Amino acid sequence: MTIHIGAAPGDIAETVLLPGDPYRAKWAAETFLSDVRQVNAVRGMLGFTGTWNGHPVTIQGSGMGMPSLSIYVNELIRDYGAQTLIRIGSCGGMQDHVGLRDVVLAMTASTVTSPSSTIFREVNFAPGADWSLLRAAVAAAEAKGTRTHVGGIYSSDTFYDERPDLNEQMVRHGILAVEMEAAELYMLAARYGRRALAVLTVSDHLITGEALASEHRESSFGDMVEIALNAAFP
Ligand SMILES: Nc1nc2c(nc(Br)n2[C@@H]2O[C@H](CO)[C@@H](O)[C@H]2O)c(=O)[nH]1
Repeated sequence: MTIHIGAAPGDIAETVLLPGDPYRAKWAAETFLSDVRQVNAVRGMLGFTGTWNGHPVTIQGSGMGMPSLSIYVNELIRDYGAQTLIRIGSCGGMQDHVGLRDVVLAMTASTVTSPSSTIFREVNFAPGADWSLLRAAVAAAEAKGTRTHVGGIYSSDTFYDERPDLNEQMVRHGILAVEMEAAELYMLAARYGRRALAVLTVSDHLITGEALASEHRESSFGDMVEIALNAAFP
């Protein structure tokens, strides 16, 4: 076990799905995995391991924000040997053509800062998705007929934004959506030579002000989990 994850060695699969919300980890594990067992409850950040189509899979909550995700992903990689890490989460749409319940596959993830900024200092590192995962996720989304967008997203440090000018620049440069975790996931995967991807469902919209009704959140979240699993095991 580690400081923040109580799982025993061998309890964590090489493939890990990372929702921000631990209760979504529980729901996704119980909905999609077989032989599910809870492997973490430290600080209530639930994690579960089971199998999908015979493949071992762990679904571990990451918390909200890059600092929280950074803690879990560091320990999953360094202490448990995670090889493929896929964020499954929600995001806010930032383009007119990106609608509620659409799926966004993050090819890149821009930030103002990140927990890795201290390493990069003046370098503008470009956090990008693993190509094999991205390609498989596009194929899975197309096979499902899910409205999907592939492009850059913005990993913000704040939910209650005080910088409307930032959003304006992100929209101007074609950023599809905003969330708060993917960039650090991509930077850690690059640092440790692992595969990472963020598969996101649009649950609110910064331009229209719309938000997904709670009854639609679960079904759209399910499509995203299926796409992530099919991307991990094409
Ligand atoms: N900053 C930001 N984060 C968002 C937004 N919509 C969603 Br869903 N999120 C994500 O949802 C959580 C905040 O509700 C964070 O973990 C973000 O990744 C949004 O409009 N803005």
